[in-house]
Amino acid sequence: MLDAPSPVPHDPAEPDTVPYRWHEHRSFDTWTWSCAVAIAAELRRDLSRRPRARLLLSGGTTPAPVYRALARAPLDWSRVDVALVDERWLQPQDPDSNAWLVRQHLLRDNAAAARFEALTRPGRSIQESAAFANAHALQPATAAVLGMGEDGHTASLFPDMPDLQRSLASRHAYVVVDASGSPGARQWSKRISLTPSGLAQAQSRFLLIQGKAKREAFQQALASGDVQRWPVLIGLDGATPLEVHWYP
Ligand SMILES: O=C1O[C@H](COP(=O)(O)O)[C@@H](O)[C@H](O)[C@H]1O
Repeated sequence: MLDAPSPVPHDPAEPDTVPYRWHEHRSFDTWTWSCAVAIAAELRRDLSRRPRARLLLSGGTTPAPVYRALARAPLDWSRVDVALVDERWLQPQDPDSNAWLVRQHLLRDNAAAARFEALTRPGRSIQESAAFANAHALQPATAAVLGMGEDGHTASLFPDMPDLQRSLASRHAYVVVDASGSPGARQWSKRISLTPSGLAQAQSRFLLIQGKAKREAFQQALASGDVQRWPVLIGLDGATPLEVHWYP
């Protein structure tokens, strides 16, 4: 058994004033399809009331199956702009980039019609890339899909990175970060990341996690409340609850 505090179970009747809702799935398949259906529902709702929807996606090892399931959703993908929550300072054709992951796993099937905005582009400096991202971010996101490392990082906001305080306080939606010294950033210390102020504009926020270690990390983050130690806590700030989807 896990120690308290336990994440609350999802109650559809509960008001939207809670900071997060915990969705616990029994299997990989139910996690995959539930996440895809929930994200598609947000896109569908937004497409019914404005000309274009905007989807912000994370990279990492976790979300690929959800992206493949989401790509099959029957939506008018030609009206969906897909962008990234964060990116390593790598060009989009690099297999270690988050852009590559999104192209491989989301921009296919029905979602091949979506418009994709990579965060990096040949010939553009990292500062210029962040400036372009900030210009695009003027259009509020329909949904932001977050991941979390076992160290509590989300997007490219890593605990103990020298730039963390500045990034957390930034009024820009995206910042250039130097995550040197943060083991979770591995060899990609130069990155572009969404900030809390960029994330808070998203109409809905999802956190996709799997495994006992990440569940425990999320519980520790909630118990601590220290965003410097647990940057994933930025997901709790917004007008709607963070939808946390977990499976063992
Ligand atoms: O470096 C990154 O890691 C996080 C978490 O990734 P995971 O492999 O633990 O699922 C990811 O959300 C972020 O987009 C990525 O740049």
